[in-house]
Amino acid sequence: MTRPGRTAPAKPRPPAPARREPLLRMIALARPRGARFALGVLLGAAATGAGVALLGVAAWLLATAAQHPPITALSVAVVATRALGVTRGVTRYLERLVTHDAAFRTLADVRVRVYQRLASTEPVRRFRSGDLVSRLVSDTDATQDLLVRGLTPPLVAVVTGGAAVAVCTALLAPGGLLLAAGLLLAGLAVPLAAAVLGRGPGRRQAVARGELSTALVDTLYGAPDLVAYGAMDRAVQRVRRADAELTRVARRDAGILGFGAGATALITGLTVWGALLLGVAAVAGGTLDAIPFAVLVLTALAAFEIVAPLPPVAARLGAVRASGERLFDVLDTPPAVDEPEHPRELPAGEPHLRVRGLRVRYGPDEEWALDGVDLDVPPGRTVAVLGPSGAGKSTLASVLFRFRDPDAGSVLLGGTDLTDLPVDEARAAVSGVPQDPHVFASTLRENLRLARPGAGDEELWAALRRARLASDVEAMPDSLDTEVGSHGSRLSGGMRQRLALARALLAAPRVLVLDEPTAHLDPDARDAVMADLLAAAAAAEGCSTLLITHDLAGLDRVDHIYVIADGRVVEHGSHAELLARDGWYRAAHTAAG
Ligand SMILES: Nc1ncnc2c1ncn2[C@@H]1O[C@H](COP(=O)(O)OP(=O)(O)OP(=O)(O)O)[C@@H](O)[C@H]1O
Repeated sequence: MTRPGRTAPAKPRPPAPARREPLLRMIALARPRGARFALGVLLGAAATGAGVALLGVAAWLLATAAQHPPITALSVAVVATRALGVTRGVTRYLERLVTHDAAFRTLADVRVRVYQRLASTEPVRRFRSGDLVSRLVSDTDATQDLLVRGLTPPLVAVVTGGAAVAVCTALLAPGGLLLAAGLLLAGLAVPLAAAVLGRGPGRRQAVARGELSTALVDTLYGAPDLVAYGAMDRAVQRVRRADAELTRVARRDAGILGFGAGATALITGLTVWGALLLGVAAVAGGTLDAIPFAVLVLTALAAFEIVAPLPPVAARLGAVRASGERLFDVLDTPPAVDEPEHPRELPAGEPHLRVRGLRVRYGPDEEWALDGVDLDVPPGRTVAVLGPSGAGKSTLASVLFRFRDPDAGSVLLGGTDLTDLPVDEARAAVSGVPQDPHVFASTLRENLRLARPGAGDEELWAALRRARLASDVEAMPDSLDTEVGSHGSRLSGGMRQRLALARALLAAPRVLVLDEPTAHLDPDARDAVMADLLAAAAAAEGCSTLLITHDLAGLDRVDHIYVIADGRVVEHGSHAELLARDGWYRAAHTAAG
C-alpha cells in the first residue's frame, strides 16, 4: 500500500494478450453455450439427413411403384416418406430454435461484456460516437451471424454429406466418388474462393458502415451548428459519400454471393448429369438395377442442399472477421483503472482527503499534467482548487473520480489509498458533479433515482430543496414526472446543474467534488448557481466538498483555496490570506476588477 507522502510508482500493467484470429475468438465467445450449439448441430444433421433421405426414399418409391408391385411392398416406404417429411420439418424448426436461442444468449453475454468494458475504460473517448454505435450494434451482431450461419452448417455438411456419399458409393462406386468430388468442389472450393474474394470487400464493408454511422451521428448531433454555419450541405454530402461507398461495397458483396450461388448450381447440374450418365451406363451394363439408379440420381441431387448455404457464409467471413477485429478493439482496451488485488475497506466516519505528491501524465513522453500536487480536504470543510486553463484541474478530477490512477503519489481517504478500495466503492465515496453532467432523456424522478434507485419522493424533494430546484419543479405541471428531453434540453443550464447537484447529494458521497459546476452558464446564472451549490454543500452532513474551478466566483465562501498552475500548487490559503499575499490569486482578482 502507498503511505502518505511517499511517491508511489505507477502499477505495472500486465502485457496485452497476444492477438488471436478474431473468427476463432468470436467462436470462443460461444463456449459457455457449447452444449446448446452441439444439440443444434445434431438437430441440423437430422433435418438435412431427413431431407436427403426423403428424396432417396421417394425415388425408390416412385421407381418401385412404376413396376406395379403389390401395394404392401410399398407400405414401409410410404410410411418412411411421411415420417421423414415430418422429421425434416420438426428437426429443422428445433434446430433453428436451439441455435438461435444459443446465439442470442451469447450475443447478450457479449453485449454485457462490451458495456462493462465501456464503463471501465476509455473507448468512449477513443472511438468516435457513431463508430462506437456501429461497433456496439452491427459488429456485435456479426457474432450472432457467425454462430448461426457459420458454425452449424459446415459441421452439418460434414456429417450428412459423408452419409450421402456413403449411400451413393454403396449403390454405385463411381457415382459415389463423383458425388464426393462435386460436394468437395461446391462445399469447399467454392466457399474458399468466395471467402478469398470477399475478404477485401468484407473489411471495407465494416469500415464503411462505421464511417456512415459516424457521419450520420455527427450530422444529427451537430445539426444546429451546421445550420447556423451554413455547413449542412457539406455534412449531407459527407453522409452521401459514405452511403455511396457502402452501397459500392455491398454491390461487390452481392456479386460474390451471385458467383457462389451460380458456381454451386453449375457444379450441382454437372454432378447430377454425371451421376445420370454413369448410372445409365451401369444399368445398360447390367451392374445397376433401375430402382437403385433412381435413388442414386435423386440422392445426389438432394445432397447439394447440404452445401448450398456454405458459399454465402464464406463470402461474409471477411466482413464478419473485420467486425470481430472492431469488436475486440473495444473488448481488448485495457481498463483505465484496475480493481485492487487485496481490496481494503473504507473506515467509517467522515474521512480526511489527502492528496500527496500526485503526479499524472497522459503518456511516457508527455509533460506531467500534475507534478507533485499536495492538498488536504479536512472533514466537513469546503476547499477549492483554482487554476487557469491547462493547469491540471480536470486531470485532478479524473483521479478523484477514479477515471484514472496516479502515475506516482497517492490520494488517501481516511488514510486508505483510493486505489486500494474497490473501484465502485471509491467512486461512491468521492463523487459529485462532473464538468458536463449527463441528463438522461427521461423524467426528473428517474434522473434523480440514478444516484439512489430506492429513493422515495420525500428524499427526492429534500435533495431538490437543497439544490434549490424544488420550487421550479413544483411549478411544473408534471412535477417529478416531467420529461426533461434529450440531454435535458427542456431545462435551463442552471436547472441542469442544480439537477446534477441534487443527484450528487442523493448519492451521499463522503467527499463531494464539484468540477467546474458553472462552466457552461452565463455570468448571472453562474453566481447564483455557485452560491446555491456551495450553500447546499456546506449544509450536507457527513461530507466535505472540493470545488474545482477556473472562476473566482464564490471563492470567498470556501475554507481554503489551492491555486494550481502547470500541474503544481503555486499558493494556498484562505480567501483573505491569498488576497493579502502578492501572488497569482491577488493578481487574478485585480485583473477581474
Ligand atoms: N487526454 C489527454 N491527453 C493528453 N494530454 C492531456 C489530456 N488531457 C489533458 N491533457 C494535458 O494535461 C494538461 C492538464 O490538462 P487539464 O485538462 O487537466 O487542465 P485543466 O486545468 O482542466 O484545463 P481546462 O480548464 O482548460 O479544462 C494540459 O497540458 C493538457 O494538454
